[in-house]
Amino acid sequence: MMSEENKEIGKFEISCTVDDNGREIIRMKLPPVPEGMSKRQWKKQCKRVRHEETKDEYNKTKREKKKKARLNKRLKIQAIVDRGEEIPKELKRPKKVNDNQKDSGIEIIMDCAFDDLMHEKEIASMTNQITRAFSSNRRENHFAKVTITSFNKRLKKRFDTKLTNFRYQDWRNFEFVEDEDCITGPGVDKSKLIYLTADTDEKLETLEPGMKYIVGGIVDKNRHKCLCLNKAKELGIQTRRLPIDDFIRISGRQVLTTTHVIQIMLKYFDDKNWKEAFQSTLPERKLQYGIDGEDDQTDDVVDKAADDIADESNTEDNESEHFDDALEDNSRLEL
Ligand SMILES: C[S@@+](CC[C@H](N)C(=O)[O-])C[C@H]1O[C@@H](n2cnc3c(N)ncnc32)[C@H](O)[C@@H]1O
Repeated sequence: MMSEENKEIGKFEISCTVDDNGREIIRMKLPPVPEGMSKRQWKKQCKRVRHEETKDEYNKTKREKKKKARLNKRLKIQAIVDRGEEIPKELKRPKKVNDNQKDSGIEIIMDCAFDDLMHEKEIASMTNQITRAFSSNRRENHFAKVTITSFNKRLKKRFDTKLTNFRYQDWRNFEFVEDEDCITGPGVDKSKLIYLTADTDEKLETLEPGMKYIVGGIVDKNRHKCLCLNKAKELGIQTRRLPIDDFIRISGRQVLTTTHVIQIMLKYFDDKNWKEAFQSTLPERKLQYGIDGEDDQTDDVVDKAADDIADESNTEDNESEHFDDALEDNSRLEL
């Protein structure tokens, strides 16, 4: 049985169909295409406007759903414990600390010199990405030494004022520095530096221990194209892009989030297998869009991923999860 309702959201008439599995299928009836614009451009513009109009409500619903799911899970676990039964594996949270971690031998530099180019929400998203990178660097089978450079503006302020309990200064294998001497300082061996950017034609074949890989610490929803490529060129640093299209299908621009790039690099060391690293790190929807070959959706998918991260940075639960990690790490260090 399908149920259908039509409603006006902003300027667009939306038809919302619920299928037999309870999934909502939303279709937007477009106003007539303005002269001089292609249908595709108009569709994109309408989607963007609608996204702006509905995103607060969408994020609120998503947060509520997540909260409800978490509560249900907690109740389910409590009931199992009360019955004296063993908690099934799928209900247990993955272990936060990996005691068998090995040193990957690479260094990762997160270049945070782009603070001024981000909106306030993107700063929140970027701090969240830093905490995620920290979590991954503790959980994966391999870790890297990570340096956060140019940590001297709003990102730092957010950690120093809103996220004081994270005690980022004590994070293991993480160093936060205000300058960028390890990139531009005198005596830096530039042959050991590789700036990662989706905007170069040069492909990264492998990750080599002893090398330092620079990742742009920015959330910009593709506003600042070639930003890192140009910085690397000015500094005379070689650039490489991840070999995404050799292993998986994502069409259009292949710009990933900073965290995903770091997670992929850490995963790569499991079996030195890029395909496995991409598939286990990237969200399903990103991979599926690529397989379907829906070129014009790629930017939306990237935007969506960034939005998800930004949204998550606003949820207390998400921050508290990484806060737990930070605390746990500090207690292990007996600080
Ligand atoms: C959200 S992107 C930032 C995009 C930014 N406009 C730029 O100029 O790089 C975050 C960072 O992740 C890294 N990155 C993203 N996708 C990549 C890819 N396909 N290959 C290599 N590095 C990538 C780059 O270091 C990039 O700066």
